[in-house]
Formats: sequence, C-alpha cells, structure tokens
Amino acid sequence: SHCWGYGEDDGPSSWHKGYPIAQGNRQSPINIVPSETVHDSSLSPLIVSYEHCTSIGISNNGCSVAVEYADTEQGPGIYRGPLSDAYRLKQFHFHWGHKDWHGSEHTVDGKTYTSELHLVHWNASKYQTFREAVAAPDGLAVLGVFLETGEEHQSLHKITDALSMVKFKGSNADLKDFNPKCLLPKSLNYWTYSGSLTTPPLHESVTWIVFEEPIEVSKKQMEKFRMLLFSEEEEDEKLMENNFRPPQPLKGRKVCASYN
Ligand SMILES: NS(=O)(=O)c1cccc(F)c1
Ligand SMILES: [Zn+2]
Repeated sequence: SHCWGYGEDDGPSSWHKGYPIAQGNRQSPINIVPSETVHDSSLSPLIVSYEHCTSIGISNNGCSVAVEYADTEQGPGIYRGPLSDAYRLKQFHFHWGHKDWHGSEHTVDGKTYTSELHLVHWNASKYQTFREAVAAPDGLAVLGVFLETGEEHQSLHKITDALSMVKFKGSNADLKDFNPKCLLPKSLNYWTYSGSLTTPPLHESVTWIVFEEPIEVSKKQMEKFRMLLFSEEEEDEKLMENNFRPPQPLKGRKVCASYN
C-alpha cells in the first residue's frame, strides 16, 4: 500500500524523500500564466475519439476515484494536437479540495478551481502496455479539465451516483458504457507542456493538455466526492479531500497555447 499521501507527514512536501524526481525539471502541476504562453499556430486541434467506450468500472484506489477503460485496439483515444502518436484512454480520475475555493492541481494566473479531472492516455503506437509507457518520456498524454461550481452537470451524476458504492479504499463497482466525451468543455482550446504524473512515482512521462474552459458542476455534486474515504473499511475514517499537489517550478519550460 502507499507510504505517501496528502497529510501533514506524508504529503507533497515530503514525497521527494521516497521519490527524488519530485525535485526534477519537468514536474507537474504548474501555474499557467496565459500572457506568458507561446501561441503556437502550428498546433492543430486535438482529435478526441471516444466512440467505442467500454468503461469497465469505478474504483477508490486510496488517493482518488477512477473510472477504468478496457484496453482494446479500437478503444477510445486522442491524437493530433501536440501529439505525434495516438494515445489510448486508460482511466480518468479527479482531484478536489475540502472546500469549493480550491482543489485543482494546475492553476491559471494563481487561480485555483474546485476540482480537476484527469483523462489518462498512453502511447499505444509506441509501447505495448500502459506499464511500459508510464515511465517513458513520451509515454502518456493527460487531458486536464477544470471543474467550477455552478449549474448541475447533466452527465456527471452517473459518476456521483456511483460514489456511494466506492466509499472505502480498495472498493470498486460496475460502471458500464460511460463516454467521458460529455465531461469535456465546449471549447477544446488548450495549453500544453511537458510534465509529470502529479502523484508518486511522479514519472516525467506526461504531455499535459489542459483545457482553458472549465466545466460547471453543482455544489451538491462536489459534496458527494467529499464523502469518499482515503481509509479502508474497519479503519479510522479519513475523508478523501485535498488530494491535489500544489504547482511545481516551471524550470524554464514553455507552455504552448492552441487555437481552435
Ligand atoms: N494525476 S495524474 O498525473 O493524472 C496520474 C498520476 C498517477 C498515475 C497516472 F496514470 C496519472
Ligand atoms: Zn490526476
């Protein structure tokens, strides 16, 4: 089981002890400063093709709640944009705070959002398995979507309705045919930069594609995430919240902005 977490003693500021790459040169998340991004007009629109979406289930892995996808050839995936290869959807998960004013991992001009959705894809054109890709410099592509509180999200209820079934670490439940395309914002304008996993092992293997436009979710929907637990059944209850890593040093990286 994990020896890292988001608490006082095992949180992000101490991850470097077990994972020295935490102080590396392409760590994530970062604070995005739109006025300092490079407007790269050669960046084509990202193609998101989630038609054949065999979601397998939803699970509480002790640091977030994730919806996994079957690993099939014709599986859902993304290509073009900043990517040179086709990347296959593996899972998506969320990060959130104790209150609505914080919870996202990336920030925009220092602004934090209520939550951040990560859709994790791996380079199935170059690697045989996710496990192999997760440590390769061009192995992963993660879509970041900001969530802010407002109107209820009409499709997110399929996820939030399932959360009560995965309250405890290690629990999982069925969640069939969930197409995550409905969780993307209207505009696919994005920022992109080279970064890392935002949790241990913090591999520097991620092409980040963060959408500018947030999606809206209701306060009630957010409250359902905050009843999840970091802890296992029979353990002392520890609410799953503040499972976000703060922004890391840019170390000279450039952030590109797309046009749609
Ligand atoms: N939070 S994240 O960078 O998307 C991430 C962390 C760990 C594993 C993974 F596949 C994705
Ligand atoms: Zn994440």
